[in-house]
Amino acid sequence: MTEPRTPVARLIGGTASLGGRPVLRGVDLTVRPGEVVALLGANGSGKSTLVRTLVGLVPLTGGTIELFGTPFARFRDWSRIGYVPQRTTAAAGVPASVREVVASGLLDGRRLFGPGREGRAAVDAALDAVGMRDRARDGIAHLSGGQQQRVLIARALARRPDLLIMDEPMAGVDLRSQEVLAGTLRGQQEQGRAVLLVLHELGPLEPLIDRAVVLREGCVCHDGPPPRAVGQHALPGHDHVHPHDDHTARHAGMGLLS
Ligand SMILES: Nc1ncnc2c1ncn2[C@@H]1O[C@H](COP(=O)(O)OP(=O)(O)OP(=O)(O)O)[C@@H](O)[C@H]1O
Repeated sequence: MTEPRTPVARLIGGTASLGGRPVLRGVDLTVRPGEVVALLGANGSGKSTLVRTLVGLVPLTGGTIELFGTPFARFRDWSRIGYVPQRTTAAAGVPASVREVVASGLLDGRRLFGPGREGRAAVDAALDAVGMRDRARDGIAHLSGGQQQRVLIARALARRPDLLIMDEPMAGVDLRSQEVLAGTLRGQQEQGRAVLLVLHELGPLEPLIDRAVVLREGCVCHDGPPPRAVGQHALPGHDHVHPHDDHTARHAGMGLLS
């Protein structure tokens, strides 16, 4: 077996609480270079909280995080990570153009790459990747929800992240936006970059997913091949998972199956 490369993100024994209530209860998660990992689980199982701990928005109460092999407290290279939060209507009313929103993804805490040529090229490439170049001058508030989502993905892509984290990017987006998203994942994969995706169901992204981690009540209940949802179990919010048949026997005693 080949020596595994340094993980881009590694959480060991992660615990976190919100409002005094434990939400993550000893979570292990590893994402390696070039991997597309789906984080699945029912509403409230802790998926968003987990990715928010990785980008420093929720503090851990226990456990450790390493990013690109560096302990979280010493990690400074945030330009290597792109984060697309769960969609909100927050973009509405923000008086910024599509181009400005995408360019803000190049802010690294100290300086903006732009308005230099390199920065502009990165913004153009990101807008092309999500099919929004022709809307660059429009106000973000004048876009549909799915289009705003594509702009936020472009914002994260502009920094050419080695790890792209997206929280439910498929929620309420149309077919065209789903295709854009699938193309984004493919592009990241081809460049050997990693993606961590919070999803309710794999849906059309299934062929692109290398591994699925399923949370149940703040604990990992599956980490392996993407589970296959069948029939009514494919309905959003259904928290039963069905590993591929060849893994069924192995996991049958682990409380995975409904
Ligand atoms: N700000 C908060 N204060 C207190 N509790 C919170 C807060 N945010 C989330 N929670 C609780 O933490 C738990 C996990 O929430 P989280 O958003 O991580 O779940 P999720 O798996 O992403 O859910 P969903 O699929 O609905 O987005 C839930 O029980 C939720 O009610």
